[in-house]
Amino acid sequence: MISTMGRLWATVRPIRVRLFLGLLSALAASIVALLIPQVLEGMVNRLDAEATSATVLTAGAVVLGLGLVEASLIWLRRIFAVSPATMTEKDMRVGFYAKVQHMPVAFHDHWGSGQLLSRSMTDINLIRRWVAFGMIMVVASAVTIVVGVLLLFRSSALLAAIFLAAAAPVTLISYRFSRRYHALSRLSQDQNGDLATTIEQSVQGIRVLKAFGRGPTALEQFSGQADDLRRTEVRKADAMARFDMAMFMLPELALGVALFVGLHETAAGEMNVGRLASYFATATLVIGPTRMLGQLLGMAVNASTALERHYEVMDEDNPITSPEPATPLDPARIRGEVRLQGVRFRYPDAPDRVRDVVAGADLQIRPGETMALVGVTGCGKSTLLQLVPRLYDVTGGRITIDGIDVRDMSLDDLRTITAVAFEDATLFSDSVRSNVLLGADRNLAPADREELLRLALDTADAGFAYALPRGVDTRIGEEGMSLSGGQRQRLALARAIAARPAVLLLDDPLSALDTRTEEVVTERLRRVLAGTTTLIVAHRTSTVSLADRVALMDEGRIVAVGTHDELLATSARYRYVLTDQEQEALHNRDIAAVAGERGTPARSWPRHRPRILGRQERIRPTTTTPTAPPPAKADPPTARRRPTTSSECCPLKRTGSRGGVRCDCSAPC
Ligand SMILES: Nc1ncnc2c1ncn2[C@@H]1O[C@H](COP(=O)(O)OP(=O)(O)OP(=O)(O)O)[C@@H](O)[C@H]1O
Repeated sequence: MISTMGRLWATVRPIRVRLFLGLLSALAASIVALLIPQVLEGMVNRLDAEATSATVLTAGAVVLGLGLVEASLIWLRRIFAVSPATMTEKDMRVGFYAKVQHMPVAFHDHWGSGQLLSRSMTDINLIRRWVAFGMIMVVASAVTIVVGVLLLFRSSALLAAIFLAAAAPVTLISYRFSRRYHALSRLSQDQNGDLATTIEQSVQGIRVLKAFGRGPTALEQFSGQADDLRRTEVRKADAMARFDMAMFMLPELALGVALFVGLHETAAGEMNVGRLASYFATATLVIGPTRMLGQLLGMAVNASTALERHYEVMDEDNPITSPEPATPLDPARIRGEVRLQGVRFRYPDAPDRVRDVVAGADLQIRPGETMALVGVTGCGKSTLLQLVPRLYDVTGGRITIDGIDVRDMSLDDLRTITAVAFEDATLFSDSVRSNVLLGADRNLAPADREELLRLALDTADAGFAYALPRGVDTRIGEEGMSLSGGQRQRLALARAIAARPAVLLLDDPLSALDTRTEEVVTERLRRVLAGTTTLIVAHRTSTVSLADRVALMDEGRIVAVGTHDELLATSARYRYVLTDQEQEALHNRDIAAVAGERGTPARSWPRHRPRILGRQERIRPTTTTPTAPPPAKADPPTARRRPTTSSECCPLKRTGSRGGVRCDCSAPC
């Protein structure tokens, strides 16, 4: 706790002078408060002998004046401390946000968003309250207690010793309390973060919860978590209540004994009444800070836990940074030749028994070429795509663009020459214009930006944006909720196009589009992509038809490269993968439509395998090619395949074969 507080002292360096002035004000206020009993003592001692109304009035005026001075000093303390503490709070929050922004995707895989939210809001708030109030008051209270006890000794050494006797158990109790409260405080703050994560996930997935009727289950789980937090808070309150009880009881006990002894001494003439009155007035003033020390200790524990949680995030290493020095390059002159050489990758949190997701992939994409990446689900296509802009770093081999290792480029350059559109289209709660032009060149003239926006929206068939209430200036609802899945995906695609990168990375960007829109977008993309090196993860033949060549990925490696027609003719595995993925895409689309996640209407499950068309065929639909033979591999992945009922197999069973392929209705279609 002490070392954590030491780090805080370094963090508040810019406001130390103001804090020091706040501390001086607080100390002065305490000293002024302690002077009041001394005035009281003088007045009481004169009451029987030389008391005049002038003496009483003067003493009253002095006490009133001291009270006013004390109030002013307390006001000054707030003025000096509160405003700079809010500056520290802001700086810490901005620093935290910058850190989280800067961290690689692997960091976000690991940290729950609710944890980050609670650390950036609740924890930093606790730290601010400690800086503005706790830190100053703990010093002021300690000084008040020390000076007060000295004054108690001045009144009566015996009575002061009685008061001090209560201090020994208080110290022991405080120590035990701080240890217990620290553990509970940490637990409660972590549970708060988990609760925030659950709320965030439920809000994000509200449609799925509703569509599958899982609301009550989610509520039950949430209620369990909330109850855990409640129990922790009760344990915290219980610990605090016991501590408070001791902090109230012991000084009161000491005062009770002191009163008994003090009255006895006064009656025996060994102590005058004024001293006794001053003793009790001072003791009352000392008891306040003594009790406050308990609350301050609780506050210190909460703040130190919050600081620990804050520094946990701030101390995380970022392995994906720009090299020093970076290889200089001119993004405008990049040709866009992408090479993967023996690329390997495994997720940092993957268990040892799991093999590398990318296990020695080699691929060359020529400048301006469109390469489709095809493979069974889970074979590592999206992962491979994310290695190019260094969303993750390769764990073996290298990726180059125009011969330069992407790890030798500055991140700014790399992310300027590459752009990504993910299947899961994330939009920000901002205007359509801002969303689409997020990665566009900021130096473009306004007219050129408008033209770029129009081109990008047109290519992605996102003209619907102009028909929104405020056109392209319409603010999209939270997470793009007010748009359909297909509309969101089209805007995300427009955003990638508007970045005008040398290397475009598209992760199945048309998956949420209906067939007609997909055809329109495919056609327009083909024109726009001419000259841009593109790597596109494709699950459907229609998307594959965009590509000049196709790379087939299997078990983390690129096992075949060629044109779509070449692979259809030569690779049984390729034919199998496409057939499998067409089925899967339709299945996923149906589920998504039922759950309301996509913009496409639910359609009935197809009763036969979709035909696989060559690129030529998509242009001239009259030509036909053979349909897919069964998978070449003995053990094709079936994990996410929809189980097939015999009735679904019937159309095939009736004909017995389709395009020369026998249908085995005992196995899933
Ligand atoms: N963030 C992550 N942390 C750990 N493992 C992950 C992570 N993302 C993906 N994986 C795992 O890596 C493997 C490859 O995933 P990836 O998303 O790259 O496959 P894919 O070929 O794109 O699949 P799909 O076609 O279904 O999109 C999967 O086994 C997946 O479980």
